[in-house]
Amino acid sequence: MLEIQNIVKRYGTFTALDGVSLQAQGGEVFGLLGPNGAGKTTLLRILATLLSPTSGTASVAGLDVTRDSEAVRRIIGVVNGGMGLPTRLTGREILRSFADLYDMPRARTEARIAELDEQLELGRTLDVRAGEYSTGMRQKVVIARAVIHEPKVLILDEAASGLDIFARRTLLDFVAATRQPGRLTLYSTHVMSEAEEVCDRVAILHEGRVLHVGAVPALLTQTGERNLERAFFHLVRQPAARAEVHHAV
Ligand SMILES: Nc1ncnc2c1ncn2[C@@H]1O[C@H](COP(=O)(O)OP(=O)(O)OP(=O)(O)O)[C@@H](O)[C@H]1O
Repeated sequence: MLEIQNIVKRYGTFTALDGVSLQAQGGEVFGLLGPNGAGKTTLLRILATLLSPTSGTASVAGLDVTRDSEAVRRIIGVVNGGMGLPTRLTGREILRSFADLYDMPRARTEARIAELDEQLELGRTLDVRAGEYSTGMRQKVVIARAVIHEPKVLILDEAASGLDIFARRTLLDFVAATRQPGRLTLYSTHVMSEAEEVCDRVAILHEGRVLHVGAVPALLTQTGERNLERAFFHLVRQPAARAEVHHAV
């Protein structure tokens, strides 16, 4: 479902991604973990066709993100930090206009809005204009908009940031429910407890390199640590860990 090979991204002379290779399958929630500046957003923007790699290749469901970018955009859903909403439209109008972009039949759109209302607890958010939203309301509509067309690959970049505990809980439950055959969710965060809860496998990114890829329990066993945050520090502080990528399954 996702195949990333030796991606390098340079901003001028600065190397943000330094040879990243990863694979992920349908049916999993795959976590991308790392501190600020690790390169998570850069990698996800490349996968979302918003940024070109300096070198290397990436494909989503067999479609190359550079060559087939238009087709890739139709099968992915993206949530990232700076996403605005048209302030004069209600949530329902925003979702309908996005569904129109994907040529969804109106009946399907309405059914999908009803499903998302239930899953994301949209409630009155649907009928209030976006200009009046709280942070939590805005983020829920941004997420609903990203999945209105049932994307094969959902890319969530720090999607829980700024949410209160209620909205965060709704989001994490929603992410867990995206685990479906033939679908992949990429979940980037620097909050290890979120990843520990929702991700099947995680890649730990540090200074533009993949330090580790594996299932969360295997990572804990391998490092002898009791939670993902401690395992993360264990790996990042180990000089030998920088030399090669470790796989734990
Ligand atoms: N447009 C740009 N020009 C120059 N440097 C950039 C640009 N975008 C990102 N960088 C640098 O690339 C590195 C990786 O940034 P990126 O945003 O991908 O990291 P991140 O892991 O998503 O971190 P954060 O959690 O802070 O968003 C950082 O050092 C950042 O300063």
